[in-house]
Amino acid sequence: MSSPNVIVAGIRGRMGRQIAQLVLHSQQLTLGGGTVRADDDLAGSSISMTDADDRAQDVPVTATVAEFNGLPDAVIDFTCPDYTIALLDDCVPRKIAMVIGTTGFTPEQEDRIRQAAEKIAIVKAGNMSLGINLLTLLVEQAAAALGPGYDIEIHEAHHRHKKDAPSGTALMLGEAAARGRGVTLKDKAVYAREGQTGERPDGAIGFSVTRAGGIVGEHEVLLGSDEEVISLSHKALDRAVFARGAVTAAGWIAGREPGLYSMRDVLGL
Ligand SMILES: NC(=O)C1=CN([C@@H]2O[C@H](COP(=O)(O)OP(=O)(O)OC[C@H]3O[C@@H](n4cnc5c(N)ncnc54)[C@H](OP(=O)(O)O)[C@@H]3O)[C@@H](O)[C@H]2O)C=CC1
Ligand SMILES: O=C(O)C1=N[C@H](C(=O)O)C[C@H](O)C1
Repeated sequence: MSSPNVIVAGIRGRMGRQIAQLVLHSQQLTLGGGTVRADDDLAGSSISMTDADDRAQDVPVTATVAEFNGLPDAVIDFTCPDYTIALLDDCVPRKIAMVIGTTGFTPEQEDRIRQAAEKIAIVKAGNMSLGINLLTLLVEQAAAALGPGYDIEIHEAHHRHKKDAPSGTALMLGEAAARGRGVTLKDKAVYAREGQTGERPDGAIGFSVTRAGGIVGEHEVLLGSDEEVISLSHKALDRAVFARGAVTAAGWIAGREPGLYSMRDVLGL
């Protein structure tokens, strides 16, 4: 396949901007353009970006994927849940692969994504960094080895603009801990505590959340007994770590068979 053509959804967003820049600088991918809201002044025009040779490039911007001349091979989506679901309606009939980094989906929206993945190839991960995807393996292993006598608590901290909680990453870590224990996260998760909560239920997987300033993304999984506490943690220092993962995933997914893939599939972990 020639260099896959990629559209970046939400190209003006914190992640969209970084991803578009990386795709433009990539030797393996071509940047076909980006999308913005229909009422955005940029819809139907272009933005100027610099390529790897420091030359200015006009990157086309539209409100929908369907408006681009020539269909892309993949769409990278870091936007918001409703828009991701709208993108599926554009991508499924056109057989365009997707990389979904957006977080905060409802169970019904998760079902829609699973159904779409029967028709197109989708990589979906609440965190695209190598470090977090490795951490999910370690958490699964620790939860399995330590057993239910160790209480599991997951804490996450993010910037003040984040709209969903707990983070997609915290949920991935919770799923990993539940897998390690052989239980279902839905049955064990405790997402909020206030007032007369009673004692901690046996086997609970607890979540807590901080929102402050410009924190890029911090996650910690505690496994605690009466005698010791083990802490497994990750701190993202720069959004580039997520953008790099997304761009790797786009190169990997283009031309693949339909299916719902994870970053562990992409990274071979
Ligand atoms: N999986 C991972 O590794 C990571 C995932 N994320 C997730 O990615 C998502 C985006 O994060 P971030 O970049 O910080 O958020 P931003 O708010 O900076 O960017 C979101 C972009 O999506 C656009 N958008 C939202 N709704 C629509 C719509 N209906 N039509 C067109 N464009 C739309 C926004 O446009 P407008 O500004 O006009 O609203 C904005 O440009 C979040 O869900 C976040 O949790 C973030 C980092 C890493
Ligand atoms: O919104 C963010 O910024 C991030 N969102 C992802 C999440 O919900 O886990 C990943 C990362 O931590 C940054």
